[in-house]
Amino acid sequence: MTWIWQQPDWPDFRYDQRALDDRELKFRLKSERLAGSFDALPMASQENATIDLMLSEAIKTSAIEGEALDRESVRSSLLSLITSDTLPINSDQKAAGAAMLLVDVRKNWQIPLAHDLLGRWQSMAVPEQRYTPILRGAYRNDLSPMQIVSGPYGHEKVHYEAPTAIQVPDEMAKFIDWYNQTSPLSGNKSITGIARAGIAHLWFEVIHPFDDGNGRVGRAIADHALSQSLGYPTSACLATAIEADKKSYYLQLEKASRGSMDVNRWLDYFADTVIKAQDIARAEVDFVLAKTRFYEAFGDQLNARQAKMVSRVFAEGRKGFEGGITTKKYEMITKCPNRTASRDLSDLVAKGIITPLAGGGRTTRYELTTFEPNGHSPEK
Ligand SMILES: Nc1ncnc2c1ncn2[C@@H]1O[C@H](COP(=O)(O)OP(=O)(O)OP(=O)(O)O)[C@@H](O)[C@H]1O
Repeated sequence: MTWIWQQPDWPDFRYDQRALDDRELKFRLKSERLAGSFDALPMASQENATIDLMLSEAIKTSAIEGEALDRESVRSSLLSLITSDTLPINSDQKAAGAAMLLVDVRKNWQIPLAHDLLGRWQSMAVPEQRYTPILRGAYRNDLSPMQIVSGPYGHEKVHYEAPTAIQVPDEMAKFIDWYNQTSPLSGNKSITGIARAGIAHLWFEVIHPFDDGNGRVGRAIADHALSQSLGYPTSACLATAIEADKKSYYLQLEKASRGSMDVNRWLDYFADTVIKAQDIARAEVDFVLAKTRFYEAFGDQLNARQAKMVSRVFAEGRKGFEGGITTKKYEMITKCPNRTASRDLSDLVAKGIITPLAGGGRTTRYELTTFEPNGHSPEK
């Protein structure tokens, strides 16, 4: 098997820019519209929307490799890092690390890549582990092959083998030079945003320079590159979009890392994923906008129990409350007797704050009355 880094023309990536032009333009336009919607939100909602987007990204970038993070711990770490540049006391290490990585990439989108910056990101992605000797903050130095394998012990399938640890420093120096030379901020070689981010992600994954955390750092590099191309931190939910179809991500990486220097197919997949990532961010911001409008219209008409139930429904995110709001759920959430629950719900219906769902069967189910964000029509 000849891996891509063993090709004679490595690392002269070849692709057809025209095939990406449409999506490069779409990405830029969608990003500008999204930034505009953000600016239209009140300050507190902007912060909320940013945290919601980053929360989803932190959870999903870890979920890609099956690692589950505690949602509330990540949220409190993000909030604390964004508002006071510190971590909450006794924060969960993995959650704090994931939050730190996202915040650091967002803050440092303008600075060039460097070995120590990547080392810092990797040690955020991979918290200290007592019983495994994983190198943190430095490139791997183990001389055994770095392979990506799947399957049970003794029947493993090798999907990929990266360059040896001895080659890593040179390979990384070349990669970082290219990345900084093609930066729209400081470089002298021009390349469009999606192409640069896609090649950077693939190139980094091919070198696989760290013992662990290569996927998360590689996705952070893609975010960094997209932000540099826009001239402001991207809100696109790249990890969320990748996680939604992990199989394709692994398949496309596998094809590219075994293939020639023609990376058209990889960039085609990557460009589609960036557009999806942008659409996910759009839906998330629209949700925050709807929530803001809801509270503006109804916030002062809710009693304490009703407010508790509404906030619980919004906490479910864009997908809403599975199966709608029922008297039973209301009783459970607000810990009130059945008669109070029925009275509160009737009051909410009368005020137009909740609406009965059609086809609910014997049990009446309700949903919150929310608003379409002003002036936003579905995007083409
Ligand atoms: N065939 C392949 N060729 C090159 N890179 C690959 C291939 N398959 C997967 N990868 C990359 O390797 C990453 C896994 O590497 P590693 O375990 O070091 O990263 P991680 O951050 O700990 O895990 P993950 O990001 O997947 O949660 C994947 O997330 C993906 O980015």
